[in-house]
Amino acid sequence: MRCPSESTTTHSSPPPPPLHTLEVMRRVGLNRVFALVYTCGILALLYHHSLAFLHSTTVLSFSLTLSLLLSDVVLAFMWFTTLPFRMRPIRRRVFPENLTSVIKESQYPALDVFICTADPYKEPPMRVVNTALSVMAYDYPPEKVSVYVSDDGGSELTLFAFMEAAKFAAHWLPFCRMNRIEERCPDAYFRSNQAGVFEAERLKTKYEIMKEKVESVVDRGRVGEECITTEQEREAFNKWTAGFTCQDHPPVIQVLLESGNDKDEAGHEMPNLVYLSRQKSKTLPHNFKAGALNVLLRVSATMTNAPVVLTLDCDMYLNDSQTPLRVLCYLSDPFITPKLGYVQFPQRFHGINKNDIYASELKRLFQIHSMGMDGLECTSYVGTGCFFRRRIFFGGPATLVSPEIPELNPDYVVNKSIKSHAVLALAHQVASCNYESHTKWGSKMGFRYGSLVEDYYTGYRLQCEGWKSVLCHSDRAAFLGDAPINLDDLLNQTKRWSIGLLEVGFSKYCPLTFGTWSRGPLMGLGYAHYAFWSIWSIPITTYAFLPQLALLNGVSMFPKVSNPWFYLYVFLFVGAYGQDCLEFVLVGVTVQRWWNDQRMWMIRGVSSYLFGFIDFILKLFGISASGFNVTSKVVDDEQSKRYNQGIFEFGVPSPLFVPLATTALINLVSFLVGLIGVIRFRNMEEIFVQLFLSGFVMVNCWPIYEAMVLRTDKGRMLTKTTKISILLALTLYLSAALAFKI
Ligand SMILES: O=c1ccn([C@@H]2O[C@H](COP(=O)(O)OP(=O)(O)O[C@H]3O[C@H](CO)[C@@H](O)[C@H](O)[C@H]3O)[C@@H](O)[C@H]2O)c(=O)[nH]1
Ligand SMILES: [Mn+2]
Repeated sequence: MRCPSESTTTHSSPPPPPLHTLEVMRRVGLNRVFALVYTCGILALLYHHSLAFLHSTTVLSFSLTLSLLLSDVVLAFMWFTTLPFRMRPIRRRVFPENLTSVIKESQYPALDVFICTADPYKEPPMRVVNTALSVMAYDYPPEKVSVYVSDDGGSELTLFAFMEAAKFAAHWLPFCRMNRIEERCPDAYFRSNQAGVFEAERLKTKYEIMKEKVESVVDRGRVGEECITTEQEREAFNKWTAGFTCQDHPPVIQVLLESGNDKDEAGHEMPNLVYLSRQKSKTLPHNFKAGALNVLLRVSATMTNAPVVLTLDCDMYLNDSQTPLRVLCYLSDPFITPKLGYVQFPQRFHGINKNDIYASELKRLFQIHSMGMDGLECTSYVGTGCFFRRRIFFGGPATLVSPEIPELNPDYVVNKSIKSHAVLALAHQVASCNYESHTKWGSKMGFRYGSLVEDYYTGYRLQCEGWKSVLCHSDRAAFLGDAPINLDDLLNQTKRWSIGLLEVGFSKYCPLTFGTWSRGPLMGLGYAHYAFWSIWSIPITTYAFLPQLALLNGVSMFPKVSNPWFYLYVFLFVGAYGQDCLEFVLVGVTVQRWWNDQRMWMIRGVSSYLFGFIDFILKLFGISASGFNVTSKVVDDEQSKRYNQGIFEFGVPSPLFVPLATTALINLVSFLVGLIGVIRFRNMEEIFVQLFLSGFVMVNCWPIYEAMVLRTDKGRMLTKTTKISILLALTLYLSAALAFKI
């Protein structure tokens, strides 16, 4: 039996054409040597701190060294947890053109696609519709595809949009097929150049009419009588009775297209399309997206029970119509390990500005680190663009955990129409909000509950059960999604992730212990890197304030330039930054984008990570209860214009901006005071490191100074935020002045 990591070309003779290959990155050897050298550097630094700590004579020097020691221990820990990403990074290739040698089209497995949406105002229904239409138009036998849309917003507006989409699909699908359109998302297609394509104009008009209709219904906030054309539609909308709210309503399941029954305008079969809004009750927890996905798993089991399942966020439209064939290269490889549980495509985004000022591409997370984890066969699930074997949700590879009713078993064969009374009755039953009580859903079955990052957590738990995974990286992005284009949204998203990750880190499933025990230390460390992502805030916040406050009080904290320990600092700094930059450049990212990424790392450090960390602790004590705050996908024209010009957006009152502005102020003042000191007393040697740190942070803070003083547009920092920050900076300065005098 061959593992997914082994190249198919090594197989017995005569070798069949390969379905997939992999190549270990050439830098592995260098990475390992560097890791060894860098570890020695870190140990030396910790030794240096320990000596200073033992020899500290005053309360001040004691607390300063303790802070540095703590920060550097955290930095060392975070560095150490990146080792798994660097030990065996790999790059894979697939050859869908060779599929015919192992599988006929009629044998392709059926595919259930899950699309989640949660709020028609933050996630415009037209966006969700575009995602659904793009996957319905896959290069895959349409009768094998079923698209299920889960609407946690329980909105008739979304249902209306999908009724319109079902009608439009009858034209769109044959149009894509006949013209071999590569861009299967209508919105993206009509924004691009369609010159010379037969009937493109006719389709565009149809699309525009649908769009206008849906958008006007969304603007009005309700589906008017004039929009309802059939009795069937009326019956569906009648479910929105007076007491129907998004937090309290019965399940709504509407079959909009049934394969076998509904044909497109060329007479071909269409995929199934099902709208689903699970039952909600204010008194029962609904477990956010994980809860929605589990209902999708069950409802789809009662209707089609496809052996392969794809999860998609509502904004992640299909960009490469061959994607499912690429997945088949793994899933239908007769030699692949039966433990292969999922094939993940990296998250990629459209509409990112030239230099990616907010580092929204998250290259490190979605590509660099994922390639490393892929080498260990345990790349994580990132919530969207992931194809699972349905079996994976029912226990480890060797132990099937049976669901409560046989119809939910992964190998159960459905042989009734999805519109039949029996199927619909069962579907409604499994979509009810108390269905899960006293079952294993969320703990041993399905997507796992207990973390706001259900994707990371579920992937990790599946890995611990023994499942393996593959990262499928293609040049043309498989899916493209929206990245937040406003700083507040982005920081709030990172904050939500930080909380969710800590929930895993501090649970009994902590990757350092449980993960290491189940799948070995490397996987444990790799997952721990993310579980403890937000403790970056400890060193980042310390280094953003402490040396600067010390400098303002004339206290030197680091070795002089002439001291040999100084060179250790230089090595550690240049080594870490240099390696990071090199890794970005090697995956084709420009240095400018890397620079912006490290800036965002600092920004997140003093805002999202810090706030997430604090929120998590408050949550532990039951003081706060943060939920899944959906990221807005609505684009404001003015904001989008500023974003495209590469200008930061600070124009909303957000507590997350206060520490940013405070950091900017303290560093500016300390740099100036330090510089004056150097000019007047020529004591550069002693304070060089502190001066350098202030200057470095200052350069990174440039957009913040601009937003505070130089800009006049609506995205500038609110005066209130600036005032609060000045007050906070003054308080910090005065308390430090007092502390340094003790
Ligand atoms: O109660 C909820 C909350 C969210 N969603 C859906 O979850 C998806 C992701 O939400 P979004 O606000 O876009 O969050 P992001 O932070 O951008 O998403 C990333 O992080 C999430 C975990 O925090 C993962 O679920 C996502 O797949 C991953 O792309 C969207 O389609 C939502 O409609 C639900 O279905 N129900
Ligand atoms: Mn998103």
